[in-house]
Amino acid sequence: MDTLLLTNIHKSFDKRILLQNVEFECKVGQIIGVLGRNGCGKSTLLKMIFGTEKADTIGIKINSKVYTPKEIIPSRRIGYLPQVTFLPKDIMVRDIISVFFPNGELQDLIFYAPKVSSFETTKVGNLSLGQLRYLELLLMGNLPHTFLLLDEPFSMIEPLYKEVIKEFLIELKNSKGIILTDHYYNDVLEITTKNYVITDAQIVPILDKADLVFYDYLRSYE
Ligand SMILES: Nc1ncnc2c1ncn2[C@@H]1O[C@H](COP(=O)(O)OP(=O)(O)OP(=O)(O)O)[C@@H](O)[C@H]1O
Repeated sequence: MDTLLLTNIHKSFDKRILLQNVEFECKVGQIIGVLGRNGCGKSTLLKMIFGTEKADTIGIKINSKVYTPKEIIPSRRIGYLPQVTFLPKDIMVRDIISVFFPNGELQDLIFYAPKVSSFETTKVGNLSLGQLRYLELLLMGNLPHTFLLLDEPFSMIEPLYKEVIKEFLIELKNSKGIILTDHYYNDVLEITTKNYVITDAQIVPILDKADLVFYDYLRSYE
């Protein structure tokens, strides 16, 4: 089973230590949730792993192979879904699918995915937020990358598409390892296999919502 091992991650801005000695791993078959209060460094962590934000130090290993952050994008081993959409607005969904996947069989995987037929002739700019996020995830999830970093896949998404996205991610973990971060902790905890919270610049494993209260992310829960 492919394993992404992240070690010795440090990041500071000016005098503020954002992340210190962060270490965790993600295997194919796992969905790892990273929770934490606004500004604790979740997005920065994902960007440092992807190589688009400079870390003070970071160790990245996939199985026995060591990668520098600069090697991550060209290696196509790790994909990254940013918080803000990356698709051009003026293009029709079916055209963007063929841009991503010139191969007909791969195209079909997307065209026949649940719900896609209901918006394939819509322009990207006219999609609902849920349709757009789902499309982005379908495109990324069908690329060959073994690991995916997802920054807020549930934020602002209508309930119907949240469910479709969760089903897709649960299926996807059969072939990939996924690290995701979001404030919609109920949705995160529903699909993750392991969870962490970032607190005081450290990453700490958590088991349940009681731990989230303990680490001051939640005040209370039902
Ligand atoms: N280039 C930078 N220079 C200085 N500070 C920065 C820089 N980039 C990010 N920060 C700060 O680092 C902190 C972490 O930001 P980040 O976006 O990673 O947090 P987050 O946990 O993803 O927050 P949210 O939950 O609000 O998305 C924030 O306080 C942010 O202002």
